[in-house]
Amino acid sequence: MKPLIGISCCVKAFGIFATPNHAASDTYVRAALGPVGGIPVLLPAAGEALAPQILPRLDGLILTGSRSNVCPEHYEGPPHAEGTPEDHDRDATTLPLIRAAIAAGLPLLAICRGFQELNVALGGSLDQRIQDLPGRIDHSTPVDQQLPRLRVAKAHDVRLAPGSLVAQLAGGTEVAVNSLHNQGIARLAPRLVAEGWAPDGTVEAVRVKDAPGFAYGIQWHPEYDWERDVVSRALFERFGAAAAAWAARRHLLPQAAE
Ligand SMILES: N[C@@H](CCC(=O)NCCCC(=O)O)C(=O)O
Repeated sequence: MKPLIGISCCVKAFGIFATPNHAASDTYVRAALGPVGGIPVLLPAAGEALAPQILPRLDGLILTGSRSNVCPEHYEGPPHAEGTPEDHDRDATTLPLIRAAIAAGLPLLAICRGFQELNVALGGSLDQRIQDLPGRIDHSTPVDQQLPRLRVAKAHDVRLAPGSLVAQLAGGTEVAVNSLHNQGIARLAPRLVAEGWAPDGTVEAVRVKDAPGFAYGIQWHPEYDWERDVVSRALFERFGAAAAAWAARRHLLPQAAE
């Protein structure tokens, strides 16, 4: 049995009536079907009631990227600038989902917005426009340049902690990554260990301290280039191996009464 991989959705307006839909990029579905080796299960932004009902049925969880941003109320930050996209329903779903998944030891891979959610869910905070901070580079991809090539282009290097997961996968302590974000980690959550940094010091990779299983977050987007980038592919494969092991255990254990 292939592992079931939960993929977080955003609420997005579609069609002439701007009808709210729960959506995730095809890139995450293809990564789940490809290098992860699982079956993707889209998780609607249905609020905190989702976690206890869905987590026992999953073998891994991917927290996806999004142009929307974690609401500052979740980390006691200042209100966003006018026009900054938010997704309250997603926040209300993913923050408790992350905490429950980590408590259960479910394999978890947090990407970009998901990386930021991981930090906030565990008590950290965010800078809302890092490009405005002294000494920091612009990590964003301007909306008018949403060209596919920018999603796979390498924007900057990431220095990796020796022996860290990505360093093991990269076979060294540096990796080149794409970059599509305005926000970033300000206060690192107590349970997170930073394992990768951009040249301007922006935290780009974290692991969950004392996590019983695979629990990592990255600020970049491996789902865009795993077909060409060996480290991106290896990261999904390592996550997939953890999910497959979880699935094997789950099928061996008697199912809890539902
Ligand atoms: N909104 C946050 C997180 C950025 C993020 O997840 N970007 C992915 C965008 C998807 C795309 O444009 O392909 C931030 O700006 O930091």
